[in-house]
Amino acid sequence: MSLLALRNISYAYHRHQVIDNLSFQLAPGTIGCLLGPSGCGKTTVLRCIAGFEQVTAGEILLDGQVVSSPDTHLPPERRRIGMVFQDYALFPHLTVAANIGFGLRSNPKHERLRRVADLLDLIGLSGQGHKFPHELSGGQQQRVALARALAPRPRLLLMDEPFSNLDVELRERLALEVRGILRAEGTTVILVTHDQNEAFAVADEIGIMHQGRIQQWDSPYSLYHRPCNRFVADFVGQGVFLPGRVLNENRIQIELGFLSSALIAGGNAENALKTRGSNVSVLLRPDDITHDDTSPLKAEVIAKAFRGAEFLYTLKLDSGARVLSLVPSHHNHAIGERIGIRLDVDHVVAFLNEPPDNADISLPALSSAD
Ligand SMILES: Nc1ncnc2c1ncn2[C@@H]1O[C@H](COP(=O)(O)OP(=O)(O)OP(=O)(O)O)[C@@H](O)[C@H]1O
Repeated sequence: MSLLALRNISYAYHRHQVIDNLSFQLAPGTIGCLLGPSGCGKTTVLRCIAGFEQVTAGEILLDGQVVSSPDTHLPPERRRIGMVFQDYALFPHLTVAANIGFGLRSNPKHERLRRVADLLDLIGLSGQGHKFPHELSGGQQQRVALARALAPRPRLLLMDEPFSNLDVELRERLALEVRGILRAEGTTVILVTHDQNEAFAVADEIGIMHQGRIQQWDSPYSLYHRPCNRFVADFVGQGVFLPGRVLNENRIQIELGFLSSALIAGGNAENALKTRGSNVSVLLRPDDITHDDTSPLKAEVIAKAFRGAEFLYTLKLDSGARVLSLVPSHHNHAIGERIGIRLDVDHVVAFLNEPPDNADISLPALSSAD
């Protein structure tokens, strides 16, 4: 049975519909994430789960019990849900140990002390329980906030943008550490973020949200490699769409040549992929295009971003269409240079040909030999 289930919930602030018929469920011990652009309703979903808002339609179940529906509302303090926010919200006048033990005040002292010591150990702050929050770094404070939320063993932990006050480098490291801590505790979690690196580092399952709806609930790998629609394809990872024409169920022609890898239908493209001659949009990721000095296929470098180990090149094809390519950074080419490229595609995701957002490319007419 799922620990948390949201069934067709909706929510409106006054008349402004913010959550629209949204559903997902989470198995015990799973780290789930709501990922989406600012204003898509992520925090509102958390507030409904926590019990700060009552859904206007649908229901929320915890351990099989309805905790929220238009006619049921279990108050937040009776839901056994823990929370971690971006601003740590530690008590400044209490020591680290007292902060962590705050939710355990009614427990016997020896139990409380043991749990606090175990959590200090888990967050890598053993022996530092006597310090005050201002004596800790931002990352350490956030780990203390996490330990404080975990101390009473909540059945569900909600984390709202927990790393957004930290600098980028620390954010990635802490995200991985937090995943380790949550795993060690076996906690079921919903994380909310608009940062996909954070989502990928922490979550087992991610729901991509847009305009109050979940577009796709899936593993990070599937979201990247098998996006269900163009919004998800655009939002997760980088990539471009190139016009393509279907030759048969295993072959698509694009400006760069023929793609004969596994074809995956994005959105409603299934029929189009079965119909010879239909026009589609093919998703190409930066890792689908490799640099090869010996390739006869050339493209012009029009932008480059240094990533340390790699350059992310933006390349202009002869038609004017742009593609992205990740290239090891010892291949340092200048803007304006024409470099050799090769397709290195393991599978192809194709969508129905909505208004093409790359250059208008006319592909050569099909011949019976294609
Ligand atoms: N108390 C409120 N009263 C009225 N409208 C609100 C209120 N809180 C949020 N909204 C609106 O609801 C929508 C969703 O807000 P929400 O905070 O859930 O989005 P979010 O995805 O968490 O955004 P962000 O990533 O920027 O925090 C937004 O259009 C916002 O303006």
